[in-house]
Amino acid sequence: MNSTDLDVSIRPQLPNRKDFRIGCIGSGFIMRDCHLVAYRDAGFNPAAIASRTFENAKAAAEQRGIAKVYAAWEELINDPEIEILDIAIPPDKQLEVVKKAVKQKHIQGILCQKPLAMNSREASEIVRLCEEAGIKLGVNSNMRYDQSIRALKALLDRGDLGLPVLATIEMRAIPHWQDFLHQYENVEILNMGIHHIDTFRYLFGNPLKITAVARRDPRTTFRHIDGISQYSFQYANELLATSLDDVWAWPGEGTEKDIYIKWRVVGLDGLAQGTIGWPSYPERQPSTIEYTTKTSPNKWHRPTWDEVWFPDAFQGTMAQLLRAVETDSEPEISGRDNLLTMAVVDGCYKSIAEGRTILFEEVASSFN
Ligand SMILES: NC(=O)C1=CN([C@@H]2O[C@H](COP(=O)(O)OP(=O)(O)OC[C@H]3O[C@@H](n4cnc5c(N)ncnc54)[C@H](OP(=O)(O)O)[C@@H]3O)[C@@H](O)[C@H]2O)C=CC1
Ligand SMILES: O=C1CO[C@H](CO)[C@@H](O)[C@@H]1O
Repeated sequence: MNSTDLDVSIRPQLPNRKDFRIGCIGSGFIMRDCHLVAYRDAGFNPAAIASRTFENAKAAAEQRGIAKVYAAWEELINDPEIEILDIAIPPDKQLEVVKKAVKQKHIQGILCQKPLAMNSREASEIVRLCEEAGIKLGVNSNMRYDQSIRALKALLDRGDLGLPVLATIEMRAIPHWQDFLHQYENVEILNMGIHHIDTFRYLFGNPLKITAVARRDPRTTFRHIDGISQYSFQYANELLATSLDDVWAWPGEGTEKDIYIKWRVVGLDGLAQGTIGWPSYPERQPSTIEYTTKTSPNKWHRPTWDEVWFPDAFQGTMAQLLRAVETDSEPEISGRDNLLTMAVVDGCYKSIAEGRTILFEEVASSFN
C-alpha cells in the first residue's frame, strides 16, 4: 500500500497471544474456506472442529490441519482445552449452541456469525447469556474489516472528508442463499444487507429514521419478502445514507454480466469512493478506494493493498475477540453493539411492512 498512515489503519491489530485454543463449529463454505484459511495466515490456533455431519468436519480438519474432530458440537464444547468458540452454522441454531457453551467455565470468548439470530429477541437472548456468564461475545460483521471500508473509516475519523453529506452503496451482485435460508421470508436485508447496515453504523453511528422498500427477486424461487432491497437512513446531522442491493443484477444466460459493489461518501470537504471485491471470489480481487480532499487539493489518492474480504477480513473479526479476552475489554464488534444493527434491520422490515418511515427509537428502545 502506498499511503503509510492508512496502511496502519486497514490492518487488524492482532492479539499478543495468538495460540488461544479455538473450537470451530461448522465446516461449510465460510468456516472451511474463509475462517480457517485466515486463521492459518494470522498464526491463530484452531484446535478442534465439529459440524452437523462428521465426515464434513473430518474433511475440513484434514484439509486445514486441525488436530481434533468431534462427532457432535456438544462434545467439542465440553472439551476443557477449548478457550474460544467460533460458530459458523445457520443463524437459527446459534442460540442453542450459546445456551450450552455459557455453562462451560473454560470458554472465555465466542465469535458468532452474522446474523446473530433470525430475530432480535433471540439475538438479545444470546447477548444476555454471554454477559451473565462473563463470556466475551463478538460478531462476525466482517465488512468492518473490508480493507476499503477501514481506509474510509480512517479518512472520516481524521476529518479529511469534512461533515458527511451523502453515503451510498450500490450492490449489483448475486449472493449465494444457503439452503437453511429457504424456510424464512426475511432474506436479503437480514443476511446480506446487514453488512451494509452494520457498516453505515460503523462509519456514521445510529440513524434517526429508517425507510425501506423491497421487491421479490425473480431468481429466488423460495418465498421471500426482500429480494432487491433499498433502504435509506437519515441522521441527526442531516447525512443521508442509502444502499441499493440488487441481487437480480444479471438476467441470465444470453446476457452479458456487469457485477460489482460500489460505495461512495461525499462530505463538505472531500469525496471518497470505492469497490468491494468479494463478488469475484474465488479470484482474489482486493477492494479499492480513491479519494480527493481540500486538504491536499486537486488530486486523487489511490492507496492499494493485496488483502481481500474472503478470506483475509476474517483475521480481523477473530483478532478483535481475542484482544477483548486478552485485555478483559468489550470486543470492538460486540454482541451488544450488534443488537443495534439488528434493530436497524428490524426497522427496515417494519418500514416495508407498514409502508412508512420508522424512527430508530421505535425499534431500538428495548436494546439501549
Ligand atoms: N461474514 C460473512 O462474510 C459470511 C457469513 N456467513 C454466515 O456463516 C454461516 C454459515 O454459512 P455458510 O458456511 O455459507 O453455509 P454452508 O451451508 O456452507 O454451511 C453450513 C454449516 O452449518 C452446518 N449446519 C447446517 N444445518 C445445521 C444444523 N441444523 N445444526 C447444526 N449445524 C448445521 C453444516 O453442517 P454439515 O455440512 O456438516 O452438515 C455446515 O457446516 C451463516 O450464518 C452465514 O450467514 C456466510 C457467508 C459469508
Ligand atoms: O455474509 C455474506 C457475504 O457474502 C456472501 C456472498 O455469497 C453471502 O452469501 C453471505 O451471507
